[in-house]
Amino acid sequence: MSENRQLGALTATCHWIGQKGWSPATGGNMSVREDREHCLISESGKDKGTLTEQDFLRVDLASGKAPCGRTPSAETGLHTLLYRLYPQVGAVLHTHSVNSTVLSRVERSGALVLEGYEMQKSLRGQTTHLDQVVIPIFDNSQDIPALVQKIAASAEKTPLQYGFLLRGHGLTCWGNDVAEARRHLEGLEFLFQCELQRRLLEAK
Ligand SMILES: CSC[C@@H](O)[C@@H](O)C(=O)COP(=O)(O)O
Ligand SMILES: [Zn+2]
Repeated sequence: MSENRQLGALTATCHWIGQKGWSPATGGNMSVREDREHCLISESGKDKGTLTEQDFLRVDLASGKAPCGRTPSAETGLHTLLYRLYPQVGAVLHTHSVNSTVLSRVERSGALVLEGYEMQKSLRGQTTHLDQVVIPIFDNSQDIPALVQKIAASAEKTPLQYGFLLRGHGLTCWGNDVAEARRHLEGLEFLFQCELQRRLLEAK
């Protein structure tokens, strides 16, 4: 495997995600950009909380294939789409927290709108709780190429920012490097928990 300065940070982030309980069983997948044409992504079917640097496979962004012959994440297509669409994206984290799984089902529309929270400022470029942060929700599918097409079509109309939810599945978020992707993940998870609790309490 070629050297990638971000890979150590990504592996540590995977362990942190595991400790948070956001990648139960073999759920979740994580990647880091290597260059304009390649990323390093977690091997399919592993426990993401105990990954080592050897568990990341070099994948071609155009084909989604790993030349080494091992099997990259089943959701590689979602990562490669983000790296292809946005040259500034340096790391992508996909997690299966309880809050993202439940909230993406409770919210029946095509987006979760976050508003009124100071922690919105954990997201790049956000400066006030008064703005709206819109996180798109796409219906889950086992057909990843079809899902990729759907997300790409939506991104053409409205560029993606920070992350998106897959309904009943989880969150995919990103940043310009591993540290920013991790901050976005932590910020969004905090906001999801607040939003779920607010909805529960206000429903009474
Ligand atoms: C618990 S299986 C979940 C998978 O289907 C998938 O959603 C997932 O996040 C992990 O798939 P993987 O192929 O290991 O990257
Ligand atoms: Zn998943």
